[in-house]
Amino acid sequence: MPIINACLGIIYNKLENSVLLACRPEGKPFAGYWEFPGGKLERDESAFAALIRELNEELDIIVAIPNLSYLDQIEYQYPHALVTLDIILVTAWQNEPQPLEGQKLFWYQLDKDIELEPLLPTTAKIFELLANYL
Ligand SMILES: Nc1nc2c([nH]c(=O)n2[C@@H]2O[C@H](COP(=O)(O)OP(=O)(O)OP(=O)(O)O)[C@@H](O)[C@H]2O)c(=O)[nH]1
Repeated sequence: MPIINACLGIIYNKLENSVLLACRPEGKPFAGYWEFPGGKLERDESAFAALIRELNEELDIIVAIPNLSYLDQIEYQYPHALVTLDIILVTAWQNEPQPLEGQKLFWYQLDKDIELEPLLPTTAKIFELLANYL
């Protein structure tokens, strides 16, 4: 069973108490599902380096290491692979996030009970985990 190492960013707007979610675009597996922005680690790439690269490629934002905090790692068994996900909190960034890959973006307010569906299975799991950190 292949193992995929990926990272994702919890892009947190403290004033609004919201986090940025992206909807996976057409053509990708799980198209239409809401996820946290991020992607796969390249060979020999650290989780922070991968996240900085992915956020720039997907959202046109620039993040610096002092504004990143490593929160946790979760594993999820998909039918095709075991995915490990490094979860990284992003507390500051430059530029307004842009949907560079045609994905929909949504600032999800943590204290409002908005139904956003469908979620990747890991997104629901990560929301539970965030209650410990935010
Ligand atoms: N970005 C992101 N990926 C997630 C989340 N949850 C989750 O299981 N994944 C998985 O982590 C992996 C990262 O996927 P990706 O397709 O976004 O990565 P990528 O941009 O490198 O994909 P690409 O190979 O199509 O360019 C996928 O297997 C994806 O299903 C999440 O919340 N955000």
